[in-house]
Amino acid sequence: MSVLELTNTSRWYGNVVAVNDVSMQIGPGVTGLLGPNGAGKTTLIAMMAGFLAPSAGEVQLDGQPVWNNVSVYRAIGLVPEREASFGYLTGRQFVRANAELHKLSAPGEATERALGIVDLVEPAGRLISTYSKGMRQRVKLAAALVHDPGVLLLDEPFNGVDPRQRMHLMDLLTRMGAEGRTVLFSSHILEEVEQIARHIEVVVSGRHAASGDFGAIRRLMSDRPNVYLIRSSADRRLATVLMGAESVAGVQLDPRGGVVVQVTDFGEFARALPRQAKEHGITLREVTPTDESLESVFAYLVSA
Ligand SMILES: Nc1ncnc2c1ncn2[C@@H]1O[C@H](COP(=O)(O)OP(=O)(O)OP(=O)(O)O)[C@@H](O)[C@H]1O
Repeated sequence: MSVLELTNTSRWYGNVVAVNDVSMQIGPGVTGLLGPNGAGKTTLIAMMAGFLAPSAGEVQLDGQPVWNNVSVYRAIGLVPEREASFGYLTGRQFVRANAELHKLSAPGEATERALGIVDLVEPAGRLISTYSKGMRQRVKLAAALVHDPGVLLLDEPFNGVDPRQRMHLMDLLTRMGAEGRTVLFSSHILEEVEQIARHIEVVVSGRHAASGDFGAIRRLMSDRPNVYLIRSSADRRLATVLMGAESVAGVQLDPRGGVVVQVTDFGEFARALPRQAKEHGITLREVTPTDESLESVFAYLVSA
């Protein structure tokens, strides 16, 4: 059982603070590292993998510092976001090269075992340059698994991968977690993280913004005030009606037409809106969220 522990970890590049005083513990099972682009996920993963020294604080695996510690590297497998520039190698050669880098006693066997796990035995003799995006992710995963590490770190593994291959990869990660490995993958998509992560860590602007199971994170995100634009057959009358609703914090008429409503309790609002519109003989034409971008959701989490 492997536990990664970050204690007041920071990393800066010149004046840019990429990771700011982050403390968290990652245990066995699948954890999702969720955050918008530029949040510091790649930097965090590089520090967890021992590829990058923290500027302050520490990253430990089972009580041992990760940085500059060869014995700890043996327990960690990393699937980087960047495409391996080894298109001229076959899948088998690429995985085998990693087995040899780890100085495994039976590199051939380890290579076949890892290719088997990711279901790439049959195309392993082909050049990586002929692989689909999903296959390239899987061959990187095989290379990261070749030394049978207890910890597996993956940076945006589902980016650009088609839905069928994504399911396949998700099943693989779920299996790795169920086997007792400590699996952490980064993503900027909540729905993706929810599907397989037992636990979610949220980072925004280099800071640790939230932590919990997907129910807790989902609640945090949906409890925030939401803004909707509503178009109806009688906007002014609708605005007056909504002013009295308990789930509404503010109402404004949009000069371009429609009513802009600030909602505090979405569930209650969703029940009240059609009922009240009907009571007052108003036809609803459109209800659109206006600030549903992930950036605004994350910004809310940070200020919470
Ligand atoms: N080598 C570097 N030199 C200078 N700044 C860097 C370097 N690497 C990352 N940064 C900056 O650090 C911040 C965090 O970057 P990082 O790549 O860790 O975020 P991320 O969450 O992985 O984002 P993305 O998903 O876009 O890769 C960004 O502002 C980025 O521009």
